[in-house]
Amino acid sequence: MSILLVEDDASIAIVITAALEAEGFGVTCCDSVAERDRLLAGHAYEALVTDVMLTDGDGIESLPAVRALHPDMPVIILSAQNTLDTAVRASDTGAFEYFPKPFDIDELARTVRQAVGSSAAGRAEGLDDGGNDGLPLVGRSAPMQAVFRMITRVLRNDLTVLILGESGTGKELVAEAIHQLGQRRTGPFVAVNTAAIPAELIESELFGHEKGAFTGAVARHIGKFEQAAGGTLFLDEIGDMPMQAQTRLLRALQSGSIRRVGGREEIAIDTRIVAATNKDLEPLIAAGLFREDLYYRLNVVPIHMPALRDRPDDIDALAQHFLKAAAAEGLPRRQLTRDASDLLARQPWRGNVRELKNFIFRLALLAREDVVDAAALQPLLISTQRGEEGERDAEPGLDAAVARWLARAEPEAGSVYDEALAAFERPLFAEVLRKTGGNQLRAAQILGINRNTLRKRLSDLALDPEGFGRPG
Ligand SMILES: Nc1ncnc2c1ncn2[C@@H]1O[C@H](COP(=O)(O)OP(=O)(O)OP(=O)(O)O)[C@@H](O)[C@H]1O
Repeated sequence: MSILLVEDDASIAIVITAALEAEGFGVTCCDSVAERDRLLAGHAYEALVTDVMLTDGDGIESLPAVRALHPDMPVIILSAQNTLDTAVRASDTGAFEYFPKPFDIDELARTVRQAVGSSAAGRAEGLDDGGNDGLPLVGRSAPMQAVFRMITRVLRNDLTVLILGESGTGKELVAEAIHQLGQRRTGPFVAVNTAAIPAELIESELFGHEKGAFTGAVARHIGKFEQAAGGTLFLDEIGDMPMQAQTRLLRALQSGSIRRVGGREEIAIDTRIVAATNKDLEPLIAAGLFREDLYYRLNVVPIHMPALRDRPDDIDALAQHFLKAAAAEGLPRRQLTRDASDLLARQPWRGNVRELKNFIFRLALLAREDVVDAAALQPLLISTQRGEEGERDAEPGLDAAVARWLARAEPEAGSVYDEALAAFERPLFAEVLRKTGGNQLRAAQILGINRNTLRKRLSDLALDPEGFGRPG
């Protein structure tokens, strides 16, 4: 069984050859596109393992010619240009697997064995034009490479994707990338924040209604499912969806069709579903706040977004990206010195990429010099951190917390009010429930609000009154 390895870095070639030989393969090695084509013209190999940047050309660009000659030969791509664009170009060639460098050599050997063992049928897909420059999903760290690989796996199918991760980690951006790069890219991308829609309106928002379906339904309304026909429906904050709406959504997904409120016609769903949540769904399921059956329906392909603090290697690239974006929006063009970048990489970024982005825009606006060093960065960071303390610390810090929420807000699609309200209500309700041992009636009396209002807010905030023990 022979493998053709195309790699112009001699030391990497030696390591890969040894690993593949240990797996029982014979390995022929070359270091250029021209040599590869000469070898392939005269011999059929079991698999091709190739680097992308070669001395005489791009190993991916010239793959269509190789595929034409050997359509069933698995191709495994190794790349040091770890961008989403490279991952997508690799997957567009129908490559069996894509390995960002540095990679685990044992995993590569295992993958080659699997590729050789697999039938050609699963890979016999057409070639695509590739070329998806300009996608703004920045990240070269290993955790982001894992995200890119997952994205490439869902581009040629309509499987339901569930994106999990803290707020601000880029879940919506990933959903957009899946849409833009996938087979439904010519259709619409419709995003719905399911938590922001009141329970009584959700059915009409998602599924639409007919004229006269209820008081106020003065005209037919086409819901999000239908608006997204031919494209992708992004259901954001799915963990905050009210129970009743969860049931309706599940029914639609199970039957593959919807009915407008007040309508008779069953309308087939023709949209890919991508859902996202920043909540840990399993405890919500355990607490009876999220339907387990809906979870399984949505969680066909999970994509886990890493928190920014778990990929500090990406912080500098993101900061550079946002400095450019700020300049493109007319703010002064700033530069960060090495020590300033290092300082940024050491921050906790609890609000993840969103917080970093807003911080960089603020820096572009407020910095005194075009070249920003650590000393100039420090005061701006301190004001951000004060904001965080404020949020933890109640009154004296309340102003700072408000300033921080506003600083983090998206200019056009902000959710400051909801975020601030939740941040305030959560500790308040938790404390009152602790004091009343979980008794909602007493808690509502102390708070001076209606018991049903309290129950609804607790459910929205995924706070389980049972968890606060017995009345004391
Ligand atoms: N990898 C990335 N590269 C470039 N920009 C990013 C990246 N990740 C996130 N962003 C930017 O950060 C901001 C927040 O991202 P996004 O809205 O996708 O996060 P989210 O996880 O959906 O947040 P939430 O859970 O609060 O809805 C957006 O402006 C987005 O463009």
